[in-house]
Amino acid sequence: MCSNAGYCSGCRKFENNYKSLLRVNLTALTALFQHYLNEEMQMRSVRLPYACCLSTIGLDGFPNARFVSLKEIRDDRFVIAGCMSSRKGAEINASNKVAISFWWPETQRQVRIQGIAHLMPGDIADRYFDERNLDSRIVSAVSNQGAALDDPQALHQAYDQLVQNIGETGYVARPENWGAFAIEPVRIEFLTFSDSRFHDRILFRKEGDQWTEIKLQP
Ligand SMILES: Cc1cc2nc3c(=O)[nH]c(=O)nc-3n(C[C@H](O)[C@H](O)[C@H](O)COP(=O)(O)O)c2cc1C
Repeated sequence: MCSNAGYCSGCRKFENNYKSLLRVNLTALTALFQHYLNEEMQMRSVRLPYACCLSTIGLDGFPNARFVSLKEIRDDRFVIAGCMSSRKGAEINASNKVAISFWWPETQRQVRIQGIAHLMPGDIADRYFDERNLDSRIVSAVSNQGAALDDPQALHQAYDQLVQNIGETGYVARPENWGAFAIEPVRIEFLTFSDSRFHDRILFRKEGDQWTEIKLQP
C-alpha cells in the first residue's frame, strides 16, 4: 500500500488522504485544483496546462466549445478572458451556464467544472488585458474576432498603423468588447486516468450552500 498522500506519481492515482485535505468546501477544492495544476506545470515544458475547453450553450441549441486560457483562480472563481462580441460572449450573455474542462497529460488528470459565468468589472478586465503581450493586445484591438475575414490586407494595415501609433509607449487601450468572466463553480469532477480503465473519479457538487462529494464508477 502506497503511503503517499494525494496524487502519487508512482502509482499514478490518488492515495486518499485527500479527505483530510478537504473538509469539503469550495476554497479547499480550488486549492486542490491549484495543487494539481502546479504539479502538471512542474512536469511540463510548455505553458499550455492553462488551456481549457470552454463550453457554452449555442444560440442555436448546439453545444459550442473552444479552448481558452485560464487566467487565474480569484475568490474561488475560475477566470477566463477574451473577445466578448464573438460567439462565446453572445452565448454567455444568453445563458451564463458554462463548463470548462482540462486535460493534463503529464499527471494524467482530467478536471471538469460546470458553473455560472459572471462578467467582471472593467478595471479588472483592464488588468488582465495589460498583462498580455503586445502582439496579443494589438491583434485584439484591430481584429473583430469571429467576423468574416474579407480583406486580410486591411487587417494587416490596421495592425501596422496601430504599431506606429503606439510608438514607444507600448500602451494599447482595452477594446470595449474585450472582457473577463469569473466562473462560479457548481460541480467539479477530478478524474485520474488509469491504464486499467478503472479511472479514479470524484465529483464535488454544490447543493444549497453545501458541497458534497461522491466517488463515481469509472
Ligand atoms: C490554446 C488556446 C488558448 C486560447 N486562449 C484564448 C483565450 O484565453 N481567450 C480567447 O478569447 N480566445 C482564446 N483562444 C481562441 C479561442 O479558441 C477561440 O478561437 C476564440 O475565443 C473565438 O471563439 P468564439 O468565436 O467562440 O468567441 C485560444 C485558443 C487556443 C488554441
